[in-house]
Amino acid sequence: MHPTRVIGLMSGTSVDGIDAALVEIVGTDLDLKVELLAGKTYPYPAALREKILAICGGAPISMAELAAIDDAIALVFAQAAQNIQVGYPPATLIGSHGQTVYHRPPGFSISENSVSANILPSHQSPFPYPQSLGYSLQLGRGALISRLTGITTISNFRVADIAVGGHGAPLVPRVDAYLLSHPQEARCIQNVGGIGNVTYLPPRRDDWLNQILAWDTGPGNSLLDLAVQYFSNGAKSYDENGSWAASGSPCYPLVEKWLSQDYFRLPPPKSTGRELFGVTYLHQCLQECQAYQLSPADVLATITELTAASIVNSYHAFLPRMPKCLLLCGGGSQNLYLKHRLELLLKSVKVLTTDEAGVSAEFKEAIAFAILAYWRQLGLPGNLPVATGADQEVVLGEVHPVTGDK
Ligand SMILES: Nc1ncnc2c1ncn2[C@@H]1O[C@H](COP(=O)(O)OP(=O)(O)OP(=O)(O)O)[C@@H](O)[C@H]1O
Ligand SMILES: CC(=O)N[C@H]1[C@@H]2OC[C@@H](O2)[C@@H](O)[C@@H]1O[C@H](C)C(=O)O
Repeated sequence: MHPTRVIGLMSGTSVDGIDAALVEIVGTDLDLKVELLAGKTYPYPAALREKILAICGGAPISMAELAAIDDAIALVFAQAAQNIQVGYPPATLIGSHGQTVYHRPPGFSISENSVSANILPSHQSPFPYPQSLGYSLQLGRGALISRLTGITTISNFRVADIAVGGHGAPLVPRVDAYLLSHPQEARCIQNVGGIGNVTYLPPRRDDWLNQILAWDTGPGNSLLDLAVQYFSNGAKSYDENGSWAASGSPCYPLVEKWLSQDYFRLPPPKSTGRELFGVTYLHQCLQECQAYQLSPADVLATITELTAASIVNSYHAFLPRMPKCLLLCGGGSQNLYLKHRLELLLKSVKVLTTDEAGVSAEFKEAIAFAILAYWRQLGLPGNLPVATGADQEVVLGEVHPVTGDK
């Protein structure tokens, strides 16, 4: 069978840039094989990044601006797709996640919300359920990427899952299952991006697919990055290798207090974003740090401990048993201090990265969207209902075929 050459494009909640992966794929699920030919991160132009972060933080924008930003993101994604395949025969498919600018899990009450209450008709709703579907908005429209690159593009992966009652996230677990499950060993795949998310993979036997669990664990690097920017007056954007935090000490009473927050207690399926673990949350944390007179290094150590402890506590709370091995991925897998804290908290669990299991820790999410696009073309489902809370498995993604000239 000839491999299909696919480009996966992803920009996550860190908004650091576009991760692009050029891969060759064969097989379907259990026989799935993926080879990473090239992977690169293309930073956003500074002004565009600032604008995206402002929108994510709730800044008001006009519809005209929204359209312009949607297209600007599509343009830089298309450029990333062109650049990643230089020196290779052209890809035949692009899977583009786009840029999340807003995410609202399901369960939101339409009638009791202060924003919608004023604009709803005053008469009684004929519908029995006041709860809305989830809402997740990714910018960088696939139609423009397809037109600019001349390559069929799949985008808007989250909407089909949301339409059947799911959170639309996390979507990577099904890919994790087929790329990283082990015949004998239970594993956790922990992504530490802006937000953290875990996939628990039981040993690949019997009814293993039905025993997979997955959820967003809470903050990954989002709060840490914001705190580093705050303490360095914008000179640094993240805590390289975790060395700044490593020079401080966590304030455990604060970590305990923060861990008592509702999100950490909520059972899966659950998803979150910068709407919760963003600027407002950080300022609340910084205010509470004042009472303990913490140095910047202590604050960073305390926030890193929140990330590590929220991950480990969620395993104890929601997994049937602890895994043999934890495979880290995402930018936070390079934070040596965080890795060390996870090792201490997890005791007998081996902590490695997905690189050590043959899947690039840096580009796993971009690779995942290439695979989801490939599954879309084969008509195979991409979501795992246990991970997203959807009523059923569905084929994910909107197809934007190439039409006319480039
Ligand atoms: N050498 C490093 N040391 C410490 N942290 C790092 C290092 N390299 C990257 N990071 C962290 O990783 C972050 C980027 O991670 P990644 O690209 O996985 O996030 P993302 O894909 O935007 O997020 P998400 O998975 O939530 O969608 C950076 O913002 C930074 O905090
Ligand atoms: C709405 C959204 O973009 N969610 C991201 C975010 O970043 C990490 C975590 O929160 C995860 O749920 C998801 O991304 C990955 C790629 C996923 O869907 O599996």
